[in-house]
Order: sequence, then C-alpha cells, then structure tokens
Amino acid sequence: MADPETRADPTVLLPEAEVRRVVDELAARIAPVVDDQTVAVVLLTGGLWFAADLTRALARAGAHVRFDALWLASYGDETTSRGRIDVHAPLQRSVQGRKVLILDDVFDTGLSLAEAVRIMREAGASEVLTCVFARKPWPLPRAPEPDFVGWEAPNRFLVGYGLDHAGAWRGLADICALD
Ligand SMILES: O=P(O)(O)OC[C@H]1O[C@H](OP(=O)(O)OP(=O)(O)O)[C@H](O)[C@@H]1O
Ligand code: HPA
Repeated sequence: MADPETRADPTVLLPEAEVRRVVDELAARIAPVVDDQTVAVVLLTGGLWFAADLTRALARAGAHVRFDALWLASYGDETTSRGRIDVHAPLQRSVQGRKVLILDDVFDTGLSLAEAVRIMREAGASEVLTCVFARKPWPLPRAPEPDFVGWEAPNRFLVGYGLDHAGAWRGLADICALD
C-alpha cells in the first residue's frame, strides 16, 4: 500500500539545473569571504544536501573550508514550526576564535537560524556568517536575516533537496511544493 507521506504528486518549483546554478552563484559570492580556517557548519538534517554541494562548489572556487554539523530540529513531522528548537547533537570540534559559516536549506520562521547563531556565538566564534539555499516570505521581521540567500521561495510547503515532510522527499533533486 502507498505510504500517505509519499503518495502526493509534488509540483516542481525549481528544477535540478536551476538548483545547481543557484549553488554556483552562492559559492562565487562566498568564496572571497572565507578561508581554510573558516568552519562551515551544516544544520542537520535538511541542510546536508545543500552543504555537500556548496562546500564542493567552494572548493572548485579555491576555498577549502573546514566542516562540522549541528543537529537541530523544530518541525518534527509537522508542517509548522513547534516554536521550540531541540539540539540533538552538538558540534564535534571547537569553533573558539574561528569564523563560522552556518548552512541551511530553508529560512522560514527564522527560529532555527537564530538558535544556531546564538550557539555559535556562545561557543566563541569570532564571526558568524549565515547562508540558506531558500528564504520563504514571512509577515514579521525575522532576526537575524541570513547573510547569503540563494533563492526567494514562494510561501508554499517545500520538499526536495533536503527539505522533507515527515522524513520523506529529501532525496528529490528538484525543489517542489507539496501543497
Ligand atoms: O526558519 P525555521 O522556521 O526555523 O525553519 C527552518 C528549519 O526547518 C527545517 O528543519 P527541521 O526542524 O524540520 O529539521 P530537519 O532539518 O530535520 O528537516 C529546515 O531544515 C530548517 O533548519
Ligand atoms: O517549507 C518547508 N518544507 C520543509 N521543511 C521546512 N521547514 C521550514 N519550512 C519548511
């Protein structure tokens, strides 16, 4: 029997070739402001696909950043934020005195990114830069806004390229809408 989470037919919003173009453009903008002492920090789980592509695009552009991961979760299996961020796993190495580049798939309420920035500052990062692949519209000011945004997404529930619904759809190469 078909799984209800994967039964729907997602609508393609940003095809794979456009995703690649956006990542390359971001890498060209970010490469001049990072170096081999910078720590790229992916927010797990959704940011993984984007972070893998961006760090490789940065390497092609001559910027060989370090890499670490912070496992945050706020949506669980829902389509709206619980408004509370759980830290499932901390960084592996110290970022004390280092520049950090936080990478995530989507900026929506902004709560996940704000919490990640707070954690990096508390860990002693000398500078915290933030980059998201997609930014969704929001009626109220969000702080902090990301330093780098790849794609301005519509106000729809996104899946693919790391974005999930209850753990499903992350592996889609295109970014799609489920609603
Ligand atoms: O701006 P916000 O409203 O905080 O939403 C953005 C966050 O929501 C998703 O993570 P989620 O908590 O669903 O965990 P996931 O990475 O495992 O999908 C996404 O990967 C972002 O990290
Ligand atoms: O549109 C979305 N899709 C999947 N996960 C999300 N987390 C915040 N917004 C979204």
